[in-house]
Amino acid sequence: AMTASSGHDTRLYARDHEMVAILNAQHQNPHYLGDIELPKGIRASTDAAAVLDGADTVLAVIPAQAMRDGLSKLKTLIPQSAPVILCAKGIERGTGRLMSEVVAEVLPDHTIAALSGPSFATDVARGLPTAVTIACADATIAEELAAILSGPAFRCYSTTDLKGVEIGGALKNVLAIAAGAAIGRGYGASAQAALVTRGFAELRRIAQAMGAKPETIMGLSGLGDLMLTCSSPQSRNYSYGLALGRGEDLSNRPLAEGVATAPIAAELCERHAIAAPIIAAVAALLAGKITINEAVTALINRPLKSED
Ligand SMILES: NC(=O)c1ccc[n+]([C@@H]2O[C@H](COP(=O)([O-])OP(=O)(O)OC[C@H]3O[C@@H](n4cnc5c(N)ncnc54)[C@H](O)[C@@H]3O)[C@@H](O)[C@H]2O)c1
Ligand SMILES: O=P(O)(O)OC[C@H](O)CO
Repeated sequence: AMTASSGHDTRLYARDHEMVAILNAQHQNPHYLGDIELPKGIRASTDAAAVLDGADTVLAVIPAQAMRDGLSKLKTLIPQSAPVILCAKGIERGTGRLMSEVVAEVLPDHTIAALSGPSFATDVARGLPTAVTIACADATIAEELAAILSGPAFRCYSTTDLKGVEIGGALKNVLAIAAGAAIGRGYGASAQAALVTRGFAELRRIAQAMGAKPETIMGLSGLGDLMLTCSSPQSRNYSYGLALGRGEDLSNRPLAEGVATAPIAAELCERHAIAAPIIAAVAALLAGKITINEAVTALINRPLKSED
């Protein structure tokens, strides 16, 4: 929707024939975006070759755990000259790879960029004001992509800190589960603020250890997306946490990337001796190893320390 609103010829590849037919005929995507009117310029197809033929830029909007498989199937169809913009927020289970690292393995000769920041799909599709960050190691390409993607209500900042942008996007989902679980369990807004703030300290620590820039973590793709995702039931990760906290059935829920990212993020922190007790608690909670009450009690009773 954002590229079409900015006047670009926008083609969408999807596997679901019914969704493609409805999108082309009614300019809506009822299953994901309700009755929002999408720009008429979007043309959808189940024919990946036709969609990707001659594409200048490719946006990869596949869940993080399916990114390797999804792009592997399409890799011979993606034009060599087209930068691939990753929109997924997560760390690959099993390998611990960031999405850019996954894609560097699948498409080693392509320019890779990552688009992240506080942006609910429904808000963007409605044309509500949104600001995000695009990262690419090549500063000129990052600026060009920011210009291409920006539109009347969509403002895109650029950075060369690909890792920083990806780490913020992946970990805010894990922390949103913690925030939602605390609210769902009835711990209240003060506990929620404490979890988000101390979760942000963990994010800063991890980012520093991975060589990301502090400004990126303080920016839209870090703090910005953390604030959004940890405070709104519109977030699937926050709502997953809410449901967990309330003891509701967790099957058949929409995608919550933090569920898959939490255990691998916790494992990476442990391996690199980075203190991340909230991320570890989310992983343990999701694995059924502890209850929310036990997690909160353990967090609040950790040895006292300086606030760093
Ligand atoms: N929805 C949002 O508000 C939003 C905003 C910013 C970023 N993101 C990120 O974008 C990524 C995707 O999220 P989403 O909201 O589109 O998820 P979604 O579950 O709504 O949709 C994902 C789509 O990918 C398709 N898909 C799954 N596996 C595939 C494969 N192997 N090949 C091709 N297609 C495949 C699914 O059929 C589905 O249509 C996530 O990492 C999410 O964090 C989402
Ligand atoms: O619904 P969520 O939790 O996947 O969040 C969507 C976006 O990442 C918000 O920026």
